[in-house]
Amino acid sequence: AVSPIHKIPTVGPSGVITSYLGALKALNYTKDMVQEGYEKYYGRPFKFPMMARWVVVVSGPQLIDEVRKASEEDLSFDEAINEIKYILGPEVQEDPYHLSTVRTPLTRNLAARFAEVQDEITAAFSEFVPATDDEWLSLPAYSTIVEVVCRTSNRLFVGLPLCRDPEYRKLNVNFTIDVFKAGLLLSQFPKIFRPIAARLFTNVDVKIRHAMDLLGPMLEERFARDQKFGPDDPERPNDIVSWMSDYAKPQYRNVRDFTIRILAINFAAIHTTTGGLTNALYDLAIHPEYVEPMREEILSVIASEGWTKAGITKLWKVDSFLRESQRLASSALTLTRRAMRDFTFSDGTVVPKGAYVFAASRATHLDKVNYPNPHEFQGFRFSDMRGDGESTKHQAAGLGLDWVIFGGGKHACPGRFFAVDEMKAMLAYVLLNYDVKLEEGKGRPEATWFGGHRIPDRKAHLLFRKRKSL
Ligand code: HEM
Repeated sequence: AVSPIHKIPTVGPSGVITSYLGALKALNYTKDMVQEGYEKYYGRPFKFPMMARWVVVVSGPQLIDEVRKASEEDLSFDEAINEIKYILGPEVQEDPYHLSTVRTPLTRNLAARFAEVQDEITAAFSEFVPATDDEWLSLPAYSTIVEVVCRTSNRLFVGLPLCRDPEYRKLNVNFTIDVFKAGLLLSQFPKIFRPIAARLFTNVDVKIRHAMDLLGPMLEERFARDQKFGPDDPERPNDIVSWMSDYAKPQYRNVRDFTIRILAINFAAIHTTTGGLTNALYDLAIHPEYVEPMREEILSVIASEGWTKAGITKLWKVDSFLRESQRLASSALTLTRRAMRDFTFSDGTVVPKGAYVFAASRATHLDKVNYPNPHEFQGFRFSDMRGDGESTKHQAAGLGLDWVIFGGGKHACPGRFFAVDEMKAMLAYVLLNYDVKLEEGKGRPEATWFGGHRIPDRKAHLLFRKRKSL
């Protein structure tokens, strides 16, 4: 029988799937192919070749809703990224208690831990952006911000002193890239060879053991402490180790498993947040007219709330600026899923078992139906809408059929509230403490694309000058 995949319309160079090299080349055009499919087949699934396989893309609220609501037995997130289980071990998917930890106690404790997060932002910027008020300091934007984000996020995750340990930081900054490379490599092997290929050809196990050496003493001490005083100990630290201990079954309460979960959370957190903030700073540098209104908002909120989580929540303009920056810097695809059995969309399209399914992200965020003048940067687009009586809507950390930066449904990013609060606190810190500009004569740095992934320019510099009047 003919596979139902052939009934789905195709975009991109035809016949390319037959040639591996052709499909690899198509990696450069992913965003353009998705855009083309979006315009031609809006509201209907279409397909294009990626890495020598077909991927199906959906657009429009109806189909995006069907993807986000589909069960794991129909469209699976875990299977779509199943290389992870060969890299980090099957436990992370079999019992993903670390996700519950991020979703619930981590998010709930943001207010209680905010002062420390803020303290780390101050300390990290002082170290990594030591600008003075008489000269511009030129720094590579991405690699500077990634240090600030890694330290700040880990102040919340594992606390002092580990969050400042250069070895621990370097390991976590690089781990995402190690896993990404390993995943790409493993996806080229048939399933049965993946476990052995993971051991033979990737360095991930070495990295895990290194991380166990770094985290081990702290984790051992905490396990012992829990044994002795129990979970109601009033002195028990309020951090990810305690939260994971509350969620993990006994067989997972050991150094190796906790280390892998902490690495996995860092994997999901660091480069995503760094990309978001780097883009926002590029946008700030090319749209200086937003600086003063945001400074005013921040100063007035701090005057009434101080540097608190409640204050951060009130920064509507900063929130809006970040969302607008992320909207224009979206990757091509989101809602990564794989069909576990033939799956039928409401328009009758059948996606065969094994096919990959995505939702168009960038094209959705650049559709004038969703966002008038979609290519224009309007930093206060969302705060203005909230001002019109929709005060709880249009926030950067929200989810929606027209706002899929954090995915959707059961797998929607559990770290999104922290990610947005952290980016807001950092952007506010930069606004109050520095002036920022791009290198003379250069426009907004161009992103590079890897398949559907948009990667901010990693070499571009930003110039910082300490503000005088505070
Ligand atoms: C701007 C920053 C971030 C962006 C854009 C982002 C985006 C995403 C997206 C698109 C997904 C997949 C959702 C889906 O397919 O439905 C995801 C999953 C995830 N994110 Fe984030 N994320 C960010 C920051 C963070 C942070 C700071 C953390 C941790 C504190 C985190 C933890 C996770 C985890 C653990 C998952 C996997 C969820 C699962 O397996 O069900 N993310 N994120």
